[in-house]
Amino acid sequence: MRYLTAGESHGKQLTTIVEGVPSLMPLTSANVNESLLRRQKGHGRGKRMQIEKDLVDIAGGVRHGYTLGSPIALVVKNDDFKHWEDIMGEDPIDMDGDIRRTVTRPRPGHADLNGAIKYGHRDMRNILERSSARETAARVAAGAVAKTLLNHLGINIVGYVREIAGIKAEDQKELSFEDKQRISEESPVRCLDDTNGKKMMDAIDQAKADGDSIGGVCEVYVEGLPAGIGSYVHYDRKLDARIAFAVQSINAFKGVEFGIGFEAARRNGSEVHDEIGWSEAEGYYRKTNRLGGFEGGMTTGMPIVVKGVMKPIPTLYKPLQSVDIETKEAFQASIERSDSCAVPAAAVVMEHVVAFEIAKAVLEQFPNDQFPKLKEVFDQYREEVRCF
Ligand SMILES: Cc1cc2nc3c(=O)[nH]c(=O)nc-3n(C[C@H](O)[C@H](O)[C@H](O)COP(=O)(O)O)c2cc1C
Ligand SMILES: C=C(O[C@@H]1CC(C(=O)O)=C[C@@H](OP(=O)(O)O)[C@H]1O)C(=O)O
Repeated sequence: MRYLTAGESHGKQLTTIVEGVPSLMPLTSANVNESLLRRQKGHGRGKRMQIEKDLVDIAGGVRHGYTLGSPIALVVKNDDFKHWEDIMGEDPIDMDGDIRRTVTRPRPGHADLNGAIKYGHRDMRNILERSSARETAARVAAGAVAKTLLNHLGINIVGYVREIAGIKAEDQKELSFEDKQRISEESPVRCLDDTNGKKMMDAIDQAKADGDSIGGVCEVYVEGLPAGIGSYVHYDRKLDARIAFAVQSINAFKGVEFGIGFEAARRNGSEVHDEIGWSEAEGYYRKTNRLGGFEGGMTTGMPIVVKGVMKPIPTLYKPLQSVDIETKEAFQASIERSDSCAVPAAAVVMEHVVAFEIAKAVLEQFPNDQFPKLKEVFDQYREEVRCF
């Protein structure tokens, strides 16, 4: 299973093609829309999210609520396009006969300058349109297909927020999967505890008032996977590595941790490795889950717990020093419409890119053209693991 996305932030639409999804899997636009709408919610986003109402048009690969086995085409329109039609159109001359204003002032922290150098564009709009995280709507659409597949196999996945601007959510060990899911849907900052959630909202409001931006840490939790998904035999078959790649590829993500992550560097082995137990009902299990569900690039059967760190948004109302690429003069970055914190939205993006990698690994391990047969084989494997 693989996917490609196309589309610019203020262009007509985002297009995603997901290839390799087996036939006869129940899939409707509601499965995708639920994910898209969740991504749009979250405290700290700018005016753009009030303009967009992301809804998918499934333009291929699905009929009568079931996948056909052919590529699935997912289209999400940009409602903001109507305000940008002129700027995003083919004609470089505007209605007054002037050459359109170009973007020549790169923002520190965004892709503007490096992208312009690499692709030889003097108008950095050509860079920012595609480097914008608007593209994450397309990735969420693809991930929603993957998540639907996982859900049908009894695998559940949810993303939420662990930390914003140094304010950490307390560990809520007693929370069930359903609780985490509810919080991820309802909390404006997707924080697992209300007290710190409130503090996070205040921090976001403060950053916005200061013309600044803040980052944080998202976590994705996956339960219901049997041991042995992924592989140790070759570097690019290690599922934890593939998840890390997918998370790191989200706009503004700067690092990835599984389980206790970097804390492992500071502990003895006896306080890191998860002891093995066995029971008649469950088969093998781990007494702890400090390694976040992975050993040797394969699942252990414990929940996958993966964190990703997001840097603060680069576009600031509070100006940072930069250089105009035409005049070479220093300037203080001009004011642009922007989010002040997108960590709650990014938790949903992370959930979906992780879902895609897991679904892809499942399909590699249990290849099948027809979903019901895949499910049969997968359930059989689950039973073999339990009885091993
Ligand atoms: C959901 C989401 C929303 C974002 N919103 C903005 C934004 O409004 N303004 C901005 O400058 N960057 C925003 N970003 C971050 C930039 O897209 C990102 O920093 C940029 O593409 C450069 O890539 P890099 O930070 O990975 O190096 C957002 C990221 C995500 C995941
Ligand atoms: C459009 C989305 O996010 C955008 C990501 C983004 C950026 O530079 O990454 C900049 C902003 O866009 P605009 O310049 O139009 O205000 C965000 O709103 C979205 O998430 O759907």
